Amino acid sequence: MSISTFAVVFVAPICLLAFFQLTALKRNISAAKKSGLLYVIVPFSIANPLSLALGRLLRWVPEQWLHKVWWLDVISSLEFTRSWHNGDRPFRLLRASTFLTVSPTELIIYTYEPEVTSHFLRGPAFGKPQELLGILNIYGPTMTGTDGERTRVFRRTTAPFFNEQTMRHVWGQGVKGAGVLMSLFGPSESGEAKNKDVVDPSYYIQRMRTVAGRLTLYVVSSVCFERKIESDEMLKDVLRGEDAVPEGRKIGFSQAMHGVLDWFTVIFVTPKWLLSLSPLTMHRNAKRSFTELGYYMEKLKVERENKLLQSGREKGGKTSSSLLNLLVEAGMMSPNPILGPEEVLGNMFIFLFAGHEANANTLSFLFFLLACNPDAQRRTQLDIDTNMPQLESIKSIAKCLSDPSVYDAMYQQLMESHVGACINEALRLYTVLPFLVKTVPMQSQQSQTIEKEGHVFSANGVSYRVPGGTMVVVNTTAAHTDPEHWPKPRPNAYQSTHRASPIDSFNPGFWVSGHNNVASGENPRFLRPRSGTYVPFSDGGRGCLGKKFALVELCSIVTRVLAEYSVELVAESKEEWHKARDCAAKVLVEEIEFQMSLRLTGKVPIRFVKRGKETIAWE
Ligand code: HEM
Repeated sequence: MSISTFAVVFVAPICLLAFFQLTALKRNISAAKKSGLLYVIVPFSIANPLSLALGRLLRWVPEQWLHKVWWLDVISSLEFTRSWHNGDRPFRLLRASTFLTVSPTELIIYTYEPEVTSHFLRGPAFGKPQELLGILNIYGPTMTGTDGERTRVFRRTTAPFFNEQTMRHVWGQGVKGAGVLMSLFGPSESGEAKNKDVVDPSYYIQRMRTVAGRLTLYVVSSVCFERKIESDEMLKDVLRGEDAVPEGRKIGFSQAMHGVLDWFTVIFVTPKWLLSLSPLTMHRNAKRSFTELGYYMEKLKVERENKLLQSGREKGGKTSSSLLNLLVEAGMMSPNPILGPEEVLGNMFIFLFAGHEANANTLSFLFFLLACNPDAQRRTQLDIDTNMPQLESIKSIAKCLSDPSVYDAMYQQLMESHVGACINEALRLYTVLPFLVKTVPMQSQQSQTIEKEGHVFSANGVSYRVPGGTMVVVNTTAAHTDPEHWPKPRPNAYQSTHRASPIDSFNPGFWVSGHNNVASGENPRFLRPRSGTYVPFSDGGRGCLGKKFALVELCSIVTRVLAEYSVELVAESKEEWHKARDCAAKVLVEEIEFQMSLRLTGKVPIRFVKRGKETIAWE
């Protein structure tokens, strides 16, 4: 190849690309200057895989070297999958609670400031960036992975399901599932080990996250999709991770769902034909889980279509409140179905996924926090006793709690006691979505002017202006730990030596006392956080559709468990306990990863014992 051919084939395209990138960067820098915000130049957009690779690379650079190069330090603190670990670090480095990053492809606002957070989460004009959230559309378009009119159709179709009748059902299933879980993993009356094949002889659970995932998948699949589990014995199999595999199938429903989540990135980035041909076990497992879950969802859909056809519902009869019915009916409306077949499947998947994954993570974090803070746990148990005086005998707990009318009578009270406070604290400290992403539209709905004029917002009385297309990243971890609104880590009797572990910041007492709310009908002393300071479920029109579902489920499970049991770290003496707590404090910081949501990847062994039979008597 001659030099001139080489130049034309290789050098010219690179020069052209560099020219376009520099021109775009110059344009974006000019917009950043006009915005009035502090800005920092970065080489790639966060949506670009190169940005993730760079962030990972910088993690290997020793901290003391990184601190010497300020710009690299800032870039490393922006790696979005590490938002929970980095918390307010980028804001501290830049000494600003809202700032911009500028790359050749886009401008991104980073913020944890309450006013700015509320503005972008609540404002109906701000959508979700498809290039990031489209990852969820593996079975078809989903509510979370789309934007605009289609999302509104998905929300309108499914919103009627989230009513009080459904919440009673959630309560009942939560109580039932937790009761069966305890009969499986909790101690027997004599305190002897149970199910030696799944738990250690001293009956501790190594991976609470896995067990919690089975429980929450059971709740969501039975409440939303009417999945029938005939007996307590079958439910025990499901909770052990051994649910029945129908003839002709390779794995059961739960295993398929958990497999899809474990291999999500592989499924998303690899073409399906390559997954089938690949000799790698990882690829084969991913493909098998994907195909099997697709089969189970399609089967649910087809069976429901047949049932609805038989009952003549698709002809515009009375709308049923079951989520499965709502989705399937919307796909059958004649002559113009509201949802296409892929949209039905896509949204079945998103509810199965969103409806169990975040709950499982929050539930397991909550049990770890309680095991590490026995004083808070005892206080919570006392509140359950006070709120539920009818629990006079242990034997009546299951019967009493599973009565759906208990939900009507007790849910609100429990959520305004230490039970709700513990749930809120777990969601504050282990926010399963540590960052929320929004976009400024290119044009406003009313006028066509946004791109030209820019979008104006204010913070602390100062106005800023950003162009249409700007992305917004709300750092929920920084918002939830801002010392201006939240207590600093509290020294307590069991203080660990490990610094900055959320287990030392766990402070349910902060929620229950000393606040003065004026709203009527609410406990005036229970904390109602200031807008924009607490957003575990996001906020506004694109906030979590299942927020109440999640809270009712968590409340029912925690109440059912703590009414009868205590959760503890595995230790036989106070000395061992302090060591176990230090170990937990470390694992609960260092072995946390963001994989579609924040989860523990390491092991923190815990066990459930009958109340009054705790191994260590704390004064
Ligand atoms: C502790 C439990 C949960 C947490 C912390 C949580 C949090 C969130 C957050 C932060 C979002 C917004 C995501 C974004 O802006 O990208 C969201 C969206 C969503 N959540 Fe949840 N969620 C939980 C449980 C549930 C449950 C139980 C369901 C359903 C049964 C559910 C269904 C949804 C759906 C459908 C969306 C998409 C809404 C939209 O895009 O318009 N979530 N959730």
